[in-house]
Amino acid sequence: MTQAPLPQVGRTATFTVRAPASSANLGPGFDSLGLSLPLYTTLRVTPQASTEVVPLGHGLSSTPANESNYVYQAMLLAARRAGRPLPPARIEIESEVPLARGLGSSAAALIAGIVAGNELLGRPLDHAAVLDVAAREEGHPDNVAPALFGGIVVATLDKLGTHYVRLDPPAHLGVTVLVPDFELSTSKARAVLPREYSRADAVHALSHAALLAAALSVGRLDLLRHAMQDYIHQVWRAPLVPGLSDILESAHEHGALGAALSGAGPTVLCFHDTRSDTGRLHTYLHGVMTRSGLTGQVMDLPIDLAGTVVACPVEA
Ligand SMILES: Nc1ncnc2c1ncn2[C@@H]1O[C@H](COP(=O)(O)OP(=O)(O)O)[C@@H](O)[C@H]1O
Ligand SMILES: N[C@@H](CCOP(=O)(O)O)C(=O)O
Repeated sequence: MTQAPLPQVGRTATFTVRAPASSANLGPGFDSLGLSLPLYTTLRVTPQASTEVVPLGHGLSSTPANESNYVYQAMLLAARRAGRPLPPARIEIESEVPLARGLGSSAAALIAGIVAGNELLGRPLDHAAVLDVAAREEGHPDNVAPALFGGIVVATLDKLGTHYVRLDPPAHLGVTVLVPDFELSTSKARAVLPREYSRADAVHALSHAALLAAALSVGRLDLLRHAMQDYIHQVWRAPLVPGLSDILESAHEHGALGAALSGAGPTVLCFHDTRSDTGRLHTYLHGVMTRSGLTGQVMDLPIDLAGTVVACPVEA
């Protein structure tokens, strides 16, 4: 995370907060592994005498232009953790992150809001506290941690707090996402999961998540396909995401290093080697969409390294 220098008593002039999208789980790392992607939610915050919440652009037309907005509620969380009232401000919100697609739009809004609230208050919360407030609110740290720190993050949340390790992505690791044109709320996609798992499923999940984290940390791209196997969530969510089973089974035959449902879906993530052409993978993913009766976008993206960035526009 990058922060512009702070005046002594919080911010009195306009500042911006930019938080990235994220892809959580990466297969078996359910609720614990995620990476940051360069699509951004940006807040422009101007301290003034009263509060105004202004969502901008078509993508946010369904979000409220008042204090019930999730971004403003996130700002209040920072104030509550700091034990201080939130100073009033005009908050303009823009987002490139499509809502309810499994790309962490809610995590980007949450992190951006908490960081903006913290700035208005004079930064009483350190990075660990910002992460902890966000992880507790979201209920899992796998989107909010990469949204805050960038890169690839392995994180845990329990009653002792939120703990994490941030990894720089291995060389030559690129991401291709298939983003369908339909929404799937995270709460709906969590509701289909079983409450209990067998010991065999637990051992499968923890061994593959551990292998995946180790492979990502030492750059063993050859292990990704095997390590990304998962029976904790994808199999249950597959009926909600047409084409997912096909991609999990066959994407490696079309140039993917591994594939997973992105977060709770419906976006699907494939890893690719940035030294190879992804044309074959794109053709395959478009074919899956056509066969599944879907429309959507296929995009190659690098992994975002910066995480959340606070800046002061020159004119401020
Ligand atoms: N920039 C934003 N401003 C306000 N609310 C937002 C914003 N981004 C996301 N949200 C809220 O989060 C919801 C989507 O969250 P969720 O179902 O968890 O999906 P996602 O996978 O995109 O995080 C939206 O319907 C909206 O209520
Ligand atoms: N681990 C969570 C991740 C949800 O991510 P989102 O981007 O869909 O909000 C889950 O799988 O439910």
